[in-house]
Amino acid sequence: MVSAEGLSGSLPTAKQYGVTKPISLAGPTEADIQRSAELEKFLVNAGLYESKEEAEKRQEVLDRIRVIVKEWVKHVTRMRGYLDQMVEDANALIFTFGSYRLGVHGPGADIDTLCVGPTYVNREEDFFFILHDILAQMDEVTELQPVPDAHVPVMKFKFDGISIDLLYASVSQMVVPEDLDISDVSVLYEVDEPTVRSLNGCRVADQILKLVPNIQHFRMTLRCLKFWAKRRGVYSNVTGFLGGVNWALLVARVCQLYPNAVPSMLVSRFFRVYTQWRWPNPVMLCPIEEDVLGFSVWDPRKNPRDRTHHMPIITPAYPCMNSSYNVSTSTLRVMMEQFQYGNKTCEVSIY
Ligand SMILES: Nc1ncnc2c1ncn2[C@@H]1O[C@H](COP(=O)(O)OP(=O)(O)OP(=O)(O)O)[C@@H](O)[C@H]1O
Ligand SMILES: [Mg+2]
Repeated sequence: MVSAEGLSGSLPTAKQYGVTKPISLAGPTEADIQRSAELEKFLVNAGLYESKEEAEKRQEVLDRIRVIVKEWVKHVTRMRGYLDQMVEDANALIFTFGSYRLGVHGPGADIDTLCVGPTYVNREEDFFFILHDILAQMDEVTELQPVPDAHVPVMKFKFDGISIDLLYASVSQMVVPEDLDISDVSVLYEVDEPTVRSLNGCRVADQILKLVPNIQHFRMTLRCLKFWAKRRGVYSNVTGFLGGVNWALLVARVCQLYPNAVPSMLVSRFFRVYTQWRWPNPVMLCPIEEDVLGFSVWDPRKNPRDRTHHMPIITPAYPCMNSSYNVSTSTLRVMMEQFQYGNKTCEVSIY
């Protein structure tokens, strides 16, 4: 079993995380620590953690894909007639995002990946034709499915049986440095909207991990809430409920409000906070950064459409967006009922 999220004995923290002061700085009692250990056991027994072998396999697959995209970019560089030195320097990087990056994926989950390449390697032909054809010829690659017209263009495939969603972003640099920081807003200079959207998943995941007080506690709480949401029928991106990133943001905010709490406490605080939340007040992990590069940022004062959102859950990386624009009055009502049900269940089990 891959080491499940343990309960680190971190010191109480007084730093402010997020846009308000914490609700409580209380740390766990002995009983809370005990309950968290039981919760972890429960999640392990429910089969939510992948095996060590599967984790290693994912690493190997990612390493293979790293090599493939580097060779692809070199190939395109040569084709474009650049000098040998340029071919040698030519580079592409692979980043992960989604549940794998956050460290909350289960066995069999897909890996959401982003390939970042230089300015002269484009998505339309180089990614969706040349790289596509390279992948199509590989024995390890099956179920290859390009989706170039999606809101976020993606190439879907299985590599050695592991599902991969591969996005592509061409940044405005001739050579992609090995240590490129995609959290820095400068990666968004002179790129188009689909590229911003492609970079967004990784930028959001990076920010979430930076903005929570304790990553291990965040992970275990999120695993638990995702499991709960699936059981209660409110886990879905497409049907107007919430998907992985939305649940991650909701849990992250609760972690900020209770920076010293352990997962068993965070689960019950989650239900308490969202039972009382006055939607459409937005859930945010950090202040919304003003528009610096001309991309549309969520702002109900300026954009009439943003005023129609029922359950705004704002992504923490520029350009900040509402990740849950799909929620309707009826799906919100169903989720509120479920939060109340969760809240009652926690209250009964504690007292
Ligand atoms: N509505 C959205 N708004 C912003 N980003 C989104 C949205 N939907 C998906 N994404 C991005 O795509 C990533 C992958 O989405 P996906 O649906 O695979 O969720 P996930 O977090 O990986 O959870 P899981 O795969 O376990 O259901 C998200 O983490 C997020 O970065
Ligand atoms: Mg995913």
